[in-house]
Amino acid sequence: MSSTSITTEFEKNLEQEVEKRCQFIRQQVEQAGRKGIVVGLSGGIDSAVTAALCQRALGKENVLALFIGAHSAKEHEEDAELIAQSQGLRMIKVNLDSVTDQLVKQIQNSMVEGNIISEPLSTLTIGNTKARERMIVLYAVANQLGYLVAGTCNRTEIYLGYETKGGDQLCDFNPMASLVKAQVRALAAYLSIPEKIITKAPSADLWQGQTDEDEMGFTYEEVDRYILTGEGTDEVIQKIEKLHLCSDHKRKLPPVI
Ligand SMILES: Nc1ncnc2c1ncn2[C@@H]1O[C@H](COP(=O)(O)OP(=O)(O)OC[C@H]2O[C@@H]([n+]3cccc(C(=O)O)c3)[C@H](O)[C@@H]2O)[C@@H](O)[C@H]1O
Ligand SMILES: Nc1ncnc2c1ncn2[C@@H]1O[C@H](COP(=O)(O)OP(=O)(O)OP(=O)(O)O)[C@@H](O)[C@H]1O
Ligand SMILES: [Mg+2]
Repeated sequence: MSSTSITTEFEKNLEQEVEKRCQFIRQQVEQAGRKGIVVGLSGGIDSAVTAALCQRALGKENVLALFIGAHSAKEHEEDAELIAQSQGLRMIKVNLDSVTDQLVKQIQNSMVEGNIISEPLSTLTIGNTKARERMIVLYAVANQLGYLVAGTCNRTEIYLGYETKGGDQLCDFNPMASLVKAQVRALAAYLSIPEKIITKAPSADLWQGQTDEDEMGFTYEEVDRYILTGEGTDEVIQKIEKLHLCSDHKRKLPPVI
């Protein structure tokens, strides 16, 4: 079964799928008594679709997109600009290059001086720290403007726990959580997201050259098919279920006593 065929039914109802999500977004903002929405725009497809839905739901004057660079590739910044332009969205840029360097240095030095570690912080630790820095920026802007923070994680990422806890995972509402990646792609085309963004390799951009599929060890097509139909090779299913099990804590509130 191809990824096209697993989204055939979904693709018949794109207008309703968009309308349902726009209603949900309006309801969330109204119920919270907030004035608008901030969304982190990375130059990737998930945030592009999220921003496009928010714009349709509330109007462009009530949505603010932020490109938050933390040693990010210029290509992603240009793609975020392209998306903002194509959707008529306001976008500001926040550069965290030096903040990231400083933060990583302080954490690392304190841990080394305290004899807790002797090696530098890992690429993964630094990458997750960048994702959590972005969360701080989005919430600061939402605080200041009386807005909500839109979540962009899709169903595939949530199933795998492929998100940073307290980073891109943290949001006030999420209009993407029931969509697997192939469905996000279908919605993107319907919402006039530029083709370049739809066909771009998904990347968390937490370190240079990172792509989701390389890191996960299987393709989005494979994991989407497994989530929607239960089908897949034993090897792929094992890998997916391992990630799902290990990330159980990300889909729950923290245990308390
Ligand atoms: N069993 C458990 N019960 C409760 N808490 C548990 C736990 N195991 C770990 N933890 C906690 O969770 C932490 C690990 O979680 P976390 O900090 O998220 O880190 P982790 O899951 O190790 O890494 C995040 C993964 O998501 C990917 N990612 C991140 C951001 C964006 C995107 C993207 O697609 O754009 C992808 C990233 O490339 C990486 O593979 C641990 O340090 C610990 O504090
Ligand atoms: N440079 C950035 N500026 C603003 N927000 C960012 C940036 N990088 C990541 N984010 C936020 O983190 C989220 C998680 O990234 P993720 O890579 O899963 O989504 P994406 O980039 O929108 O799509 P794709 O998965 O196709 O790369 C993004 O959707 C976005 O909201
Ligand atoms: Mg990305």
